[in-house]
Amino acid sequence: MEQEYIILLQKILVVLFSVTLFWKIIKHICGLLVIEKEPVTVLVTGAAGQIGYALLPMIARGVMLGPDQPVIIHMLDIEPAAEALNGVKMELIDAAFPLLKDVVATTDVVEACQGVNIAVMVGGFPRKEGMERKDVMSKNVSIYKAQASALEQHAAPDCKVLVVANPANTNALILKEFAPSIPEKNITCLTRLDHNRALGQISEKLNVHVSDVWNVIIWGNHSSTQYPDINHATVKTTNGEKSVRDAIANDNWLNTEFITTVQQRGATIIKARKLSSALSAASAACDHIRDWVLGTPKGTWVSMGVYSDGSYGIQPGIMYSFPVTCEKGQWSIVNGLKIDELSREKMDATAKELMDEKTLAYSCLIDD
Ligand SMILES: NC(=O)C1=CN([C@@H]2O[C@H](COP(=O)(O)OP(=O)(O)OC[C@H]3O[C@@H](n4cnc5c(N)ncnc54)[C@H](O)[C@@H]3O)[C@@H](O)[C@H]2O)C=CC1
Ligand SMILES: O=C([O-])CC(=O)C(=O)O
Repeated sequence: MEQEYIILLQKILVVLFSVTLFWKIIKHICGLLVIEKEPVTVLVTGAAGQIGYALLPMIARGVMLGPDQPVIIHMLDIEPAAEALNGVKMELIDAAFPLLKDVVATTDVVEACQGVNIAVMVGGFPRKEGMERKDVMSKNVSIYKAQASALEQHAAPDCKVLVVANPANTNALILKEFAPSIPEKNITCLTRLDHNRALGQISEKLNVHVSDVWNVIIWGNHSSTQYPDINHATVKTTNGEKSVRDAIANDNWLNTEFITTVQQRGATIIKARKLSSALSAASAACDHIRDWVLGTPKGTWVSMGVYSDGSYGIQPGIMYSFPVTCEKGQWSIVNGLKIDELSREKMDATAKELMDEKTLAYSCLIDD
C-alpha cells in the first residue's frame, strides 16, 4: 500500500514537472515570436524647460503612446539652455527606461526635426504673473514661423504636431500657415489641460471621482475667453447616469463661478507657484497625443484645438478648440450638439479673440 502511494506521488510530481516545463517552453517560444514595434520618434521642443522636465519621463515610460511602444526622443532647446538640456539627456539615460531606444539633445532645429513622427512644441516663453497669454505673442509666434519650415522639410510626412507654447492656438495657426505641405489636420494645439481642469472642478463639486465625469467641452481659445461648457456632460451615479447640470442643480454656479475658475486656473497656478502649470500641462499633452493616436473611448469626446472647418458657425482661418472623437489616428469634430444662447455668445466671443490674435500675430511677424 505504502509503495503504491509513493508511485502515485512520483507520478504526480512528474506530471507537475512536465506541465511546468511545457508552460515555460511555450512562454519562451511566444516571447521569441512577439515582434517589438518599430520605435516612434517624438520631438519635444523647449525640452530643458519645466514642462519638458515633467513630460520627457512620461513619454519614455509609455504614458503617451502606450506601454508596448518603443520611442526615440529628440529634444530641442536654444543655445543658452544647451548645458541644462544635456543634463536632462543624462538623466533620461540614468533612468534606464526600457522603452527608450535613443535620445538626441540638440540646439539644431534641422537635426531635431529629422524623421519626427510626433512633435510636441513646448519651446517658447511662459507668461509671468499679471500677463495674459497673448502678451508673450511677439516673442513666441516668430519661433513658430521659423520652426514650421524645419518641420515641413525634415519631419515624417504624416507627422502629428501638438503646439503647447502660448499663445497656443495662434502659434499653431502660424505653424500651419508657414508649413503649407503639412496636412492641416495634423496640426493641433493643447486645450486638453482646460478640459481636464473642467472635469476636475465638476468632480470636486459633486464629490465623485474624476473618471466618473465625461464629455465636458472647451470651446475656443486657450485663454481667459475660453468657454468651458458642461451642457452635454454626464456623471456616473449610483443608479446610472445623470446630466452634470441636473446633478449639480445650481445653474448660477455653473454659469458663473465654474466658468471663471476654469478660465483663470492657469493664472491661479502662476500666483501660487510663481511658475506656470507644468505637471498638469505635461500630463494633458500625453492625454492629447494618446487619444489622437490610440482613439477616444466609445461614447466620449475630448477637446482639441484644431483648424476650424466652419462647424458650429466658427469661421475657418483660426485654430479653435472643439469637442472631437479620435479613431485610427484621425480626429473628427463632434457635430450636431444643441447650442443655447449663452453658449453661442461665449463661443463667438472666444472666436473673436482668436481673430484679433491672428491680426496681432501677423503684425508681430511683419515687425520681425
Ligand atoms: N497650452 C497649455 O495648456 C499650456 C501652455 N504653456 C506654455 O508652454 C510654454 C513652455 O512652458 P514652460 O515649460 O513652463 O516654460 P520654460 O520657460 O520652463 O521652458 C521653455 C523652454 O523653451 C525654450 N525655448 C525658448 N525658445 C526656444 C526655441 N526657439 N526653440 C526651442 N526651445 C526654445 C527655453 O529655453 C526653455 O527651456 C510656455 O509658452 C507656456 O506659457 C504652459 C502651460 C499650459
Ligand atoms: O497660464 C499660463 O500662462 C500657462 C497655461 O497656459 C496654463 O496653465 O493654462
